[in-house]
Amino acid sequence: MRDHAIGYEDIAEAELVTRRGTFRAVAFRDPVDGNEHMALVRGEPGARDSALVRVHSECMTGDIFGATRCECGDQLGAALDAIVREGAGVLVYLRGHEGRGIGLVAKVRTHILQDEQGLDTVDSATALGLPVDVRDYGPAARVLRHLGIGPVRLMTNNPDKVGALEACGIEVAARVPLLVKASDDNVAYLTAKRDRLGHDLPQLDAFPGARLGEASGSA
Ligand SMILES: Nc1nc2c(ncn2[C@@H]2O[C@H](COP(=O)(O)OP(=O)(O)OP(=O)(O)O)[C@@H](O)[C@H]2O)c(=O)[nH]1
Ligand SMILES: [Zn+2]
Repeated sequence: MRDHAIGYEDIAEAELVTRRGTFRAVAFRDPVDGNEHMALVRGEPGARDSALVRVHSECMTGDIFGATRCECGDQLGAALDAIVREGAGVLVYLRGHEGRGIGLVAKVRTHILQDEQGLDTVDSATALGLPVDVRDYGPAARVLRHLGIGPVRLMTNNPDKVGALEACGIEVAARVPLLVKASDDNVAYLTAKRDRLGHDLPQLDAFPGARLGEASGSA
């Protein structure tokens, strides 16, 4: 049994062999939000000066079904590969984050507005009277502390996520880009994230149709 000092009542871990490598899978119910989340741990990341960490928001469509309109599934794989390459790190997979916190049904409703009215990922949420991003990173911060992780090198393209984790008490020593290939399927979504949400996505610079503003209004 591991240290339950921060108050996890439901927590269990086992070795998980995956196609990408072997991890320690730590399943836990967050005591505050009540959701079941998962941390995949490789090696001894707490022993490093800074740990390589991915905090991944659930995206059922992209992560499980391989949807190509977003890049979530590719980022999930790329993050695990990076952790395996480094030999140590943590991926925290957060439930309750679907659609940046608005939920799965609402996210699919935003897809309808994107497909039928050409709204982008920001305006489609707003048009439904919903917030653009209401994700709570508290569960990630709590489990990283539980795992003995200090400063992190955070794999993300979203500068706001760095601030959100720091606001939860996680020291972000560096932001590590997690870039996946742009494609005809995801270029509108990626362009909207760059132009509307401030994500750092330099791979778009070389992609036709992704110049500033050009693809807005189509994902
Ligand atoms: N509301 C809404 N949410 C979406 C849409 N497409 C993907 N998402 C959700 O967006 C979340 C991921 O957020 P992103 O903005 O893609 O990326 P991020 O996590 O902020 O940044 P990275 O760390 O770089 O991945 C997932 O929970 C997805 O379910 C969409 O069209 N509308
Ligand atoms: Zn996605």
